[in-house]
Amino acid sequence: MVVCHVYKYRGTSPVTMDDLKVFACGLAGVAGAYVLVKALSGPNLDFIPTLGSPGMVMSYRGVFRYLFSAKESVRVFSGPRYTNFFRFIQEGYEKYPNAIFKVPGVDRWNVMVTGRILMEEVANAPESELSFYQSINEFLQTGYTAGWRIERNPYHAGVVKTSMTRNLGTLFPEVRDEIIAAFDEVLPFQGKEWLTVPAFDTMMQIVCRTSNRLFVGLPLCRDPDYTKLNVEYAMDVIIAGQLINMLPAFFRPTVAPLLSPRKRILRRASKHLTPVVAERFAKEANLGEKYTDRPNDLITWLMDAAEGADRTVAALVERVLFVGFAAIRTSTDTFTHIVYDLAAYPHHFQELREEVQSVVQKEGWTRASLNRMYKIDSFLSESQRFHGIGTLSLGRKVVKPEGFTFSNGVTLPYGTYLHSPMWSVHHDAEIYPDPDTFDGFRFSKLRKTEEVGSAQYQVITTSLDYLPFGHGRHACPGRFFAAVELKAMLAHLVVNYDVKFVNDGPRPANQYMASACLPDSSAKVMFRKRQV
Ligand code: HEM
Repeated sequence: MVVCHVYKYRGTSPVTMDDLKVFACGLAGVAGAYVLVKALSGPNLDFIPTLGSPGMVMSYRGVFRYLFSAKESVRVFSGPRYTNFFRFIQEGYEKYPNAIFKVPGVDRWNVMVTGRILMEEVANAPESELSFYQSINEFLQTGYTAGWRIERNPYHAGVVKTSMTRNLGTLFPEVRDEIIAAFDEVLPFQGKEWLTVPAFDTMMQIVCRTSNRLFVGLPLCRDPDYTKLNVEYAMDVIIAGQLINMLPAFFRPTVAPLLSPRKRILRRASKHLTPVVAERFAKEANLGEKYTDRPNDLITWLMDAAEGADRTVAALVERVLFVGFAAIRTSTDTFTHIVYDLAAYPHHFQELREEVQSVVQKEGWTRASLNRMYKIDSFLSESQRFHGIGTLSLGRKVVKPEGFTFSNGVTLPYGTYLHSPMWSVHHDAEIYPDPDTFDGFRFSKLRKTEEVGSAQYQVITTSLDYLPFGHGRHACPGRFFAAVELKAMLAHLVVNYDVKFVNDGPRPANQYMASACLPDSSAKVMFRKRQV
């Protein structure tokens, strides 16, 4: 028998593999029992058709199979249909059009709402009936992981939607300047050689710097430690949120702060941000009306909107970081997908280049000229349709005490978590002909005329058929900035570089984790200066 080099806590006898097995079984039993109790204490959803296995416990067996076979099934090449979770959702979408069905999650049911009528009702429901915030705050455990002030008052969403969007035209030269500087720095070419770089890390640098140019300005947006912590923060919040969610509610106040990255990240971020924010408060106090040269960036916009306890140096540091959380990882994943798509479908290159060159020749690099780049816009839309960075959209929790009743008469009880199956909508042949073919110009072809251009098919226009940014009351307020940033980066890339996979290999497989669809973060791509 194998004897481990570990000793039982009382002293003499070594711990054997059998002991460890017993311990592991005990731990698994406790965890299983907890998950089961949690699931059974949720709302009664027996009346909703189930995909997966029929009964709750059987369904959980399905979930465990999904988890344990994760290695083979989570990394797939040709779409999420091959993982159990996605297979259930896709089967449900085909079997229950314009209806409601459920699939098992790890510790609760995921209710799926399909069809335009019911989805519209979700998108437009008031926060007091279907809550976006309770759904997202429970998923992220925002209070513990990012701060209670953020959970209590998400005023930053309004700031992003109004002040940031209003300033995109004025600040475009800065965005463009940062894109050029970041590309030049992360792709240091010598001659005409191909340069091999890790795709995700490289795109992350570019996105992080460009976003932060607008959020905190120069020189902080270029600080390697600050950009690194922005990215780590996003991942840490998501992981800690999941761990905290697994704790029984009564344990959370004591254990959650130990799992949360909040204090650690704030300490690190404060070194960079506190002096910047504090200086602005000091100038405001000293100069009053005469403080006219305030920087035009996120910090200032937040200072203008914040009130009471939200208007302190510490509160603003926390808030700036949280906006970065919403912005940077989402845009990095999206841009990495785009780069993979450019390399995987290189026949788009020539037309994209011609479009950018022709528009820039006439109008230069401005926000308005970006709006004239229909093919660039379309390529971004198609990449988000084809992969997206998630497979579900419109996440909500029923918070109306008597439940939420749909127009088809179905009432979802208080406490139900629901979504719409975005991947299935985006791959529905009745909505998108030939949906499993990547056509980078799918959306530009749909825009009616070159002169007028239908707003309906622009990447920023959300609809029940196009959900990467959600839809309705809580549609992403940062999508206007994200579109400007991503389109400007894509346009810069196509006119200045060639890109391909190492050894001309295939597009690296996406990584499907729960409902996320992540681009492979370890793959490498090759760039070279465009050969004219
Ligand atoms: C490609 C990049 C992005 C994607 C795919 C994305 C996606 C989303 C989605 C799906 C939602 C939820 C919508 C719903 O459920 O109806 C959302 C919300 C949000 N996003 Fe984005 N987002 C992106 C970039 C950004 C950026 C750059 C910012 C900030 C500058 C931002 C700030 C926010 C905020 C603050 C919310 C919460 C909205 C609310 O409180 O009502 N996002 N985003």
